[in-house]
Amino acid sequence: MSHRTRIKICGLTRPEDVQAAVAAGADALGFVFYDKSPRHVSAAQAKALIAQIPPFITPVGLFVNASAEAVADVLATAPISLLQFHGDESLEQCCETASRVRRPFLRAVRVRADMQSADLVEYERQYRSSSQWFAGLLLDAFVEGYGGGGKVFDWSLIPKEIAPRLVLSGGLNAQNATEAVAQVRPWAVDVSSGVESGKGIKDAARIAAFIGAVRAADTASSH
Ligand SMILES: O=C(O)c1ccccc1NCC(=O)[C@H](O)[C@H](O)COP(=O)(O)O
Repeated sequence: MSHRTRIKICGLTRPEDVQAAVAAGADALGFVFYDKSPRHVSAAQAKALIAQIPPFITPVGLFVNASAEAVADVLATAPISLLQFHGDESLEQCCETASRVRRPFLRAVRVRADMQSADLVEYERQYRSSSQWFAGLLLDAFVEGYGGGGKVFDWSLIPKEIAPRLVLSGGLNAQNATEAVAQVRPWAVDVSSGVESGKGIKDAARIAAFIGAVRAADTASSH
């Protein structure tokens, strides 16, 4: 049975970019509620952008070290379906916030050079056993500014046993996506910089090319 790698396009700030991502076949769209990011949107801006999203495409809210109250405030305005914690949040903070707002969450892991495969297996086990709201790990490169850095990390670190449940992120683009999917076989991939013409400005052709590259890997693996 062939696997369709899910695709998240992150850091959307403009209506035309939401439309381009939806038209190209994205499965999830990420909205950054971290005010130091050049891709930051307010809850009201996200609400207007999300209003354009048809059913069965997941709006993801991205937070960095936000309090549970701040997350609840955003969700009181913007209809976010899935949380993504991308800062230094503890396991307890992630679980408490997700439980309070009653939303599933992705735990972003910024992969450091000294990290071992076994660390990722244990990390996933801890989160999965701690909360019914845990939806999975998103593996990203360790960059200044927490994320959106356009940097890849060493994919060979990713344990095969958890790859089918992971979101692979960090420096992906149309040129490396086919290789990334073929090597890692993740549940999903996530991209921000690699489909932009400028910070927060998505490029429709790059989005389509990225999704085409992921689909090429899916097709190759089904033969
Ligand atoms: O996108 C940002 O600006 C950002 C800022 C702070 C924390 C996380 C951020 N993005 C999170 C994402 O999920 C990005 O898609 C992920 O870091 C990959 O980014 P890129 O390497 O640019 O594809």
